[in-house]
Amino acid sequence: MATVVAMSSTTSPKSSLAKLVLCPKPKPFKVMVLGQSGVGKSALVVRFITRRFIGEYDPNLEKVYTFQTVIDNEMVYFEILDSAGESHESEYANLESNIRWAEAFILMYSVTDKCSFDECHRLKFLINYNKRRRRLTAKDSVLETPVVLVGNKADQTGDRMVSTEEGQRRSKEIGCVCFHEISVRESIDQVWSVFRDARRFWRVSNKWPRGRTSDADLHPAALGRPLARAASDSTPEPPAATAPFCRRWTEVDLDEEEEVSVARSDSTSSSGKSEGAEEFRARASTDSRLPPRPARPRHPPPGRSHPPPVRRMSVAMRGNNASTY
Ligand SMILES: Nc1nc2c(ncn2[C@@H]2O[C@H](COP(=O)(O)OP(=O)(O)OP(=O)(O)O)[C@@H](O)[C@H]2O)c(=O)[nH]1
Repeated sequence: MATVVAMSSTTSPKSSLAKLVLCPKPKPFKVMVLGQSGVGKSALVVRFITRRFIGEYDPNLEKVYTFQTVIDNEMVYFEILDSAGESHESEYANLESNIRWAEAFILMYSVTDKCSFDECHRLKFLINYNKRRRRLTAKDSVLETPVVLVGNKADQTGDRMVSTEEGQRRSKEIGCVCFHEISVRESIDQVWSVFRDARRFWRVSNKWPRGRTSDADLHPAALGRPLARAASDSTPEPPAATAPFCRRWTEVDLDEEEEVSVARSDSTSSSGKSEGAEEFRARASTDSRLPPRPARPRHPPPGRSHPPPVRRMSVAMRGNNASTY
């Protein structure tokens, strides 16, 4: 798809035509925000775009917002679908087609509402189902779809029904790329970090499809590092979140936590030799890189004791060119 962006104002139409400049239309990054009614989806999207917290929204309104900003020194053209809850069958079909449209998901619940937390299970299943079906047919079949799990309304401490640990665990169980616990009302930084992670994980999975990842891109420290802003960024990227209830976990964080706890609880290697956590980590972790394979000579070195492998002829070969064997 291309858009005409400039045309020379001089001379004949023919020469003007020759000077048409065709520029590719920027590819939008399509994000869908999903979750039960009332969890704060509209509040999240509007806060991201306008930086304001607006209390009440039309619950039936399903809207696509477009917004462009700089993330990791790259201009990103967001198309954000703020979905409405589905109650009829037609709305259910609509939800499925919306899921197929999106490239990344923000799956949201409220920490004050256990039902909304349980609903995430069903919605993640729907995402998996629709994206898997697409993967079988589409050209970009190897691309993965990141889903960020978000527990909202962390400011309502007195009404909390879902603990942070439950959120963390659920994120891992249902296969989300990372987990955030936020308050849309209290912190714009936390809202930003949700969208930033959606973009980053999408970029990683598109760059290194099917688990080929680089530690520079996936390591939580790298994901959370402060970034230089481009001069063209009209909407300044806020600094990293510092509010007390802002927490973010990635699969990598959790794996690392487990790895450390395994190393602490059982620091004896299979050889029976005791080792410290550092040694264990060095031995157990590949840091996303496989150790080099031992060199295997193409031709056996002189004086090799093993007999050469026996070549077997198939029955079909016997009749044709058995003489060559
Ligand atoms: N205390 C608190 N309230 C919030 C927060 N985020 C949203 N709300 C409130 O939660 C209510 C629902 O927010 P919405 O953004 O309309 O929720 P929604 O998920 O879009 O709901 P539907 O449009 O019905 O799907 C509103 O009264 C918001 O003011 C938050 O972080 N803290």
